[in-house]
Amino acid sequence: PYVNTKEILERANKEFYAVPALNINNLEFLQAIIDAGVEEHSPVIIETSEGAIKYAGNGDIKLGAKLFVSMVESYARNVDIPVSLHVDHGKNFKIIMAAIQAGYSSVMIDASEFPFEKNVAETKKIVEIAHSLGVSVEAELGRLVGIEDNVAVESHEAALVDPDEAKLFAEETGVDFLAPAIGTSHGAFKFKGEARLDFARLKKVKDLTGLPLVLHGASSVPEDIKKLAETYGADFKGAKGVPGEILAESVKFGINKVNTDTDLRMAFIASLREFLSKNPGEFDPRKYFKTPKELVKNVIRERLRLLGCSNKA
Ligand SMILES: O=C(COP(=O)(O)O)N(O)CCCCO
Ligand code: NA
Ligand SMILES: [Zn+2]
Repeated sequence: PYVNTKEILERANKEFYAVPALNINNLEFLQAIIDAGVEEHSPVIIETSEGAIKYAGNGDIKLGAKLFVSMVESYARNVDIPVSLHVDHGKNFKIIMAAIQAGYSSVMIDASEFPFEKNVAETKKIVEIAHSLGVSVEAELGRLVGIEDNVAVESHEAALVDPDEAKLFAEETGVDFLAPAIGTSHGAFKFKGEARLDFARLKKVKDLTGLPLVLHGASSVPEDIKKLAETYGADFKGAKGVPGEILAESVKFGINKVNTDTDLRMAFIASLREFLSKNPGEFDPRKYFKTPKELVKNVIRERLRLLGCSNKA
C-alpha cells in the first residue's frame, strides 16, 4: 500500500532499524526498488529531488510531481509492502507545494544553508501547510561536509549539527523527522582518508529530540560495483562512500532513514557498461536496461538487510 513516510519511520524509530530512502528519476529505478522491497518483504521510501521532478515533467513541475505520484501510488497499490513518496532537498516553495498538492507522502524543506532562525521560520511555514494536508516533513540541521580524518578543522566542526540547537529546532518547528549533519556528504567522493561519522553528536541529537533521524550522503560506493564499472571503462578514481559497517553503526545511534542515490546510479551504469560491451547488437531498452535493473535491485536488497528493515513490511 501507499503510506505516509511518518508511519514507516515511527515504527523504525520504535523498533531500532532504518529504512533506505531511494532516489529515482525514471521508471527503471522505481521498478528495481519495488522489486527489492517485495523480495525482502520490506518497507521502502521513494524520494525525488527537485531536479527529478523537473526532469520527469520535462520542465513542468506540476506535471512531474503528478507523474511520480501516479507511478508510485499505482505500483504501491499493487504490492503488499508499505511504500511512500518523499521530496528530497526541497528548497523551492512552488515545487514543495506542487508535490504536496499532487499527493506526495512527505517533503523535506532544506533550509540548512541559512542561519538557525531562518531555518526554523522556513521549516515552520512548511510544517503548518503540510500537516494541515496530512503530509509529513523532514528538515536538515548543519551542513553536509566530509570530516577529514583527524583534521578537526574549525569550519568542519561548525558545519556539523549542534545537538542543543536540534532540541530547540524540533520543539519550535514540529518537524516529523530530522537530518543532522554528522560528517557525510553527497556524491561518490565523500572522504579523502578514513570514513568517520560523529556518532557521539548523533546520539546526543537522538537523546534530545527522540525523532526519527535521517542520514544524508549515506551511499557506500561498494568496491565490487566500482571495480565492475572501471573494468568496462568508467573513471571513478578516488570514489569512496560510507562503509556498510558504519551505516549499521549509525542505526544503533538513532538513524532511521538512510538517503541513497549514488549507489543506485553506480550499480546501474556499471551493469549497463558491461551489458553494452557484451551485447553490441542490442538496441531494445527493455533488454539493455534489464540487467542494470537487476543489479540495482540486488544492491537495494543487500542494503535493506544491512539496515534491519527486511521482513518489517
Ligand atoms: O543524501 C542523499 C544521498 O546521497 P548519496 O547517495 O550521494 O550518498 N540524497 O539526498 C540523494 C540526492 C543527492 C545525492 O546524489
Ligand atoms: Na530527504
Ligand atoms: Zn541528501
